[in-house]
Amino acid sequence: MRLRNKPWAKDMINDNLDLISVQPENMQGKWQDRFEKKQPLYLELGSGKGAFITELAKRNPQNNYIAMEVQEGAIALILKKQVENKLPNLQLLLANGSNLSDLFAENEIKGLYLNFSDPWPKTRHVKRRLTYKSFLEQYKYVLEDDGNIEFKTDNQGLFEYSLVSMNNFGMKFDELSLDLHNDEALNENNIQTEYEEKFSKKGFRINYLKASF
Ligand SMILES: C[S@@+](CC[C@H](N)C(=O)[O-])C[C@H]1O[C@@H](n2cnc3c(N)ncnc32)[C@H](O)[C@@H]1O
Repeated sequence: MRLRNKPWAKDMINDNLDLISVQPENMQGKWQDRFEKKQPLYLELGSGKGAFITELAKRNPQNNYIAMEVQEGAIALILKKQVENKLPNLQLLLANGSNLSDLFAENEIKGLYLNFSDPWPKTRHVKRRLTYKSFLEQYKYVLEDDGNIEFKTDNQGLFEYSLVSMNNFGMKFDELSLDLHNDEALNENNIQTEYEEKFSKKGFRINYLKASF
């Protein structure tokens, strides 16, 4: 994603602090207070421009959602969508997801979405993959006992790595597909992300899994 930090993004963020958290250290265990209703809380880590989480929040008013992004430019684009749609069940979070247990309390989240995470193909960067064991430890801590992770990617290498990493961590796989768009049952309610749309148009197969601890 070629978004750099931009002054307009800063202004937009500062004008909408009711919709976005930028100093979230003190929010642990209090995320429900940011929403109109207390209801199951789902997090997307690395939301990009936010097409997926915005549509998910629209379709599921019975749940609360947080779109998390580390890039200011990206979060401002999600914010634009949120300002247009005014979804009471969607909040934004500008932060790095590497230490989720500093941002969320134990069992605070019902489900986590990892969509088209950066593949970090070089071996020396393996610890940055969002399915590396230190990330899985954090997810286990913040997710409810019956919570789960949904993961989508076009990147075969990252998918295989993630299967092994999750399996080694003792996770259970509830759903698995090497070609999500051609799996009628799984694809029926699938919401495409920006990257998903781009890569599936190029003919890449989309890998999908749903796993729990
Ligand atoms: C390849 S893009 C995919 C965007 C979107 N999920 C999609 O499928 O269209 C990955 C996104 O994850 C964000 N990201 C990567 N590592 C992150 C981290 N540790 N914390 C928060 N966001 C992160 C990046 O800034 C980028 O916007």
